Amino acid sequence: MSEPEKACSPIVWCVGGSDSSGGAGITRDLATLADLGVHGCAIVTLVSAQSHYAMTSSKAMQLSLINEQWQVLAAEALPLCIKIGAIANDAQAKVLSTRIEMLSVPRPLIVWDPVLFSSSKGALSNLSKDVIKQLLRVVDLVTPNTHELASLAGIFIDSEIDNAFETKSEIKSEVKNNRDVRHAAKTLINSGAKSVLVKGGHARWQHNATDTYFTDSEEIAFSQPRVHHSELRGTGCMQASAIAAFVAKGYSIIDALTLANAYVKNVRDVSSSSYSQSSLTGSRQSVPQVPRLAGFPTNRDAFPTVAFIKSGAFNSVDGCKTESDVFDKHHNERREKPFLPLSHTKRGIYPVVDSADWIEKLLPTGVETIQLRIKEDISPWDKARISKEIQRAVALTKSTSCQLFINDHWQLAIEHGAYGVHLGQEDLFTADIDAIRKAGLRLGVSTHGYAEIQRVKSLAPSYIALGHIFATKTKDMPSQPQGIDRLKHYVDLCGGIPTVAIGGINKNRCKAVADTGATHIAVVTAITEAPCPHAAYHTLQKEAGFVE
Ligand SMILES: Cc1ncc(COP(=O)(O)OP(=O)(O)O)c(N)n1
Ligand SMILES: Cc1nc(C(=O)O)sc1CCOP(=O)(O)O
Ligand SMILES: [Mg+2]
Repeated sequence: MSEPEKACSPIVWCVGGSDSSGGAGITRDLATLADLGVHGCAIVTLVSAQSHYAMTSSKAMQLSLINEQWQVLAAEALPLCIKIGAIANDAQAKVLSTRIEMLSVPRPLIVWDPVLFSSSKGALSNLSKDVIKQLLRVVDLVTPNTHELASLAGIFIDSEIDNAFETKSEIKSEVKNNRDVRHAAKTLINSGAKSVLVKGGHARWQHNATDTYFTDSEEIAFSQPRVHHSELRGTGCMQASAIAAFVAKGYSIIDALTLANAYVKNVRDVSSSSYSQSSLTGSRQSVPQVPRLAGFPTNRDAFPTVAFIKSGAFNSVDGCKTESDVFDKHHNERREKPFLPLSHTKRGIYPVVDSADWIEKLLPTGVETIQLRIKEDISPWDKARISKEIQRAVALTKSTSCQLFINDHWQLAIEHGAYGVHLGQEDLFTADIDAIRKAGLRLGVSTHGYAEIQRVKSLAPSYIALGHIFATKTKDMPSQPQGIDRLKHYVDLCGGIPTVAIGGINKNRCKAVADTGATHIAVVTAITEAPCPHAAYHTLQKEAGFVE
């Protein structure tokens, strides 16, 4: 499948050092951006002489040249994202911090991959704790591996260290397990970093390789099976550049993190297959692993498992000492016990209505799936009235073949024996998912992009809702409309799980939506505001191609 939004070519600036081998640094950044259809501009901070095995020297660019590179680019066009890699010294870091602070709003998103040492062994950067603190506060996302995290957090934790550091060991704090990761990342956040992505490649204590994203209110884990014996250099540069590329292409930050994780997995896979081929012809040692391009990730198996962690959750799960124990426990349980599948496999229009009266009105159309969505913030419902309404809706559909989903009120849905429950992302923190499954109800869950889809797939629900496809007036949405191209990718990502497209869909749009392969099309106003709801239902079924 082709990449969505091919037409636009957004701009990302890369600030960093050149690596003569092309394995890492700004060469890798620009290759990654080009691979993802983004135009990369370069602000070179240092030139290093390195191969796959060694770095023999590294020379910092003069400040005047850093300034001039920035100015000449800024005079032409500001980027949507800036990716920063190696910074040679304090003076350069101060110039960059000041330049970032002077950017006008809306500012580009700034990603800092804090490269302190080259993967071909040697110091690239010699920054004092004060400039590191300053940088951490002006960038939007910092992407350390666990060694770099220890170094950065050590600056804030160990007040004994006063001098600029020269070697790793002088600034190291302990990061030996997931608790340490969390503590160190929270230290950075409490000290002014806006968000931190801790990469798990070096976290050998983790069974999977888990990258964890921290903000002051969120904690999200992205897990992939661990790759042992990888010789590939520059994966940190690729990942940070890919994050910048996806944000520049209009993806939310958590979707950019999901896509970048999948991208690096694909680069690893294609590069390692070329590695094993070349290793057939010579000694393994003498053939450096050359990174290959992988393009926009579309293959399902490249995507990480995503877990959203509610603050403090890991303290309350029996036998779990770390967050990753929780993820493993959570995911393994869910994977083993999928929800019951939908009874009807036929594709169809799925009306979402706010009363049992509406259900009664629509049942004669032969509708096969319907949802009762009562929102207390829209109309004055109390719990007793909601309970009665759900009971009546269940009674109306009981002797029909119509599959009734209850939105939000999962306890009442269980109590009254509804066919299924529909939950939103926030509900997943509070609803008792096991109780819903054990009661034999089906489960549908809303999603709004790659990260949420990957989160929900682990629950093995009866369907995954994909929204909002077009602008909708029915609900205030915090996210952007997804559009048809992304919907196609999402349907594919869901694999065999049935999908429900929702948001702004009407008779003129339902053919394009159906053509993506979405199993069902959910609508509110296209039916409830139609002069004749019955006729509207049949027209939608027909336009979508669900009936002749
Ligand atoms: C089929 C379908 N898809 C999405 C939604 C939205 O559910 P949710 O995110 O729980 O938001 P509210 O509907 O509760 O506002 C839905 N109801 N149905
Ligand atoms: C209830 C709802 N949930 C959405 C989501 O994207 O999760 S969009 C939506 C409203 C759909 O109404 P209409 O068909 O009138 O646009
Ligand atoms: Mg809901």
